Amino acid sequence: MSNPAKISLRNVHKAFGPKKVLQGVDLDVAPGESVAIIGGSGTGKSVTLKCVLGLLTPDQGSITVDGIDMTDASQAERDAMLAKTGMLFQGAALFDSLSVWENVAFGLIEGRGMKPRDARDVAIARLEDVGLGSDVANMSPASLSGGMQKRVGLARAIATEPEILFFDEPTTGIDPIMGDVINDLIVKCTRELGASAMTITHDMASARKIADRVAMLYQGKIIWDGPVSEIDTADNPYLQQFVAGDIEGPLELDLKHL
Ligand SMILES: Nc1ncnc2c1ncn2[C@@H]1O[C@H](COP(=O)(O)OP(=O)(O)OP(=O)(O)O)[C@@H](O)[C@H]1O
Repeated sequence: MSNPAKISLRNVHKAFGPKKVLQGVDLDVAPGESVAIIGGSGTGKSVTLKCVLGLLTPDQGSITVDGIDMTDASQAERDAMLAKTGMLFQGAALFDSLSVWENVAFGLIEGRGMKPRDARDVAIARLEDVGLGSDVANMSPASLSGGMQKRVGLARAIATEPEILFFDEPTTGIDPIMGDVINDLIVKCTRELGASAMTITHDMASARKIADRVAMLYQGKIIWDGPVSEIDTADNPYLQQFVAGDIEGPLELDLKHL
């Protein structure tokens, strides 16, 4: 391959006891590409992301980042991968014991050894990038609205100028208008960094906006993978049911396991 994938999953399997969640996931994210993994509740989107982040170990298969297999990487290789990674967590996951700017600057001070005064300036610039003024810098995250917390989480994710960004359900828990603001900011920040991005979401509006390419996870496999421009016309009944949000169709809802 002339342009090797930034992130590559090959035949990834993960089970919990008898429950086979991932059953041979294959997926590539090219350098500078934004890929959204879509799928219903309980299909294994979070498990996939956790495997890539090294929080779960796959039972089988490989996950390479910049050509290094993370499934048998050394701690130093894992740390190097995380150092070039930014992550926006589902609930923003800010530290309430730290101020907003300290949250944004955390990776710069703890990871990069930047002096707090310099890191504060960078944090305030990143807050501006996501539309927040310096007036919020000294506030506690707990005093901010959900949408503002997401934006602080995004400012933190981009603070170290990572090569790879992970977005975990970025629009969950906020209203659709703020969700759209977050989507626009994600696109802007990812493009400005030239980062590769992997987003897990069940929000099609978000996937349409954020992603260059969409991969649909169902019954442990990627059952469709293609450009976002093709999701409405692709000849795949599972994808079409999910995109339309129809109750009737080939997708089976296993309510016992959701
Ligand atoms: N640590 C674990 N132990 C046992 N089962 C788990 C564990 N983590 C996930 N699962 C199971 O794996 C399945 C997939 O879960 P996962 O959280 O990846 O789904 P998801 O696609 O992210 O769903 P949602 O959109 O609802 O967050 C679920 O049935 C879940 O209960």
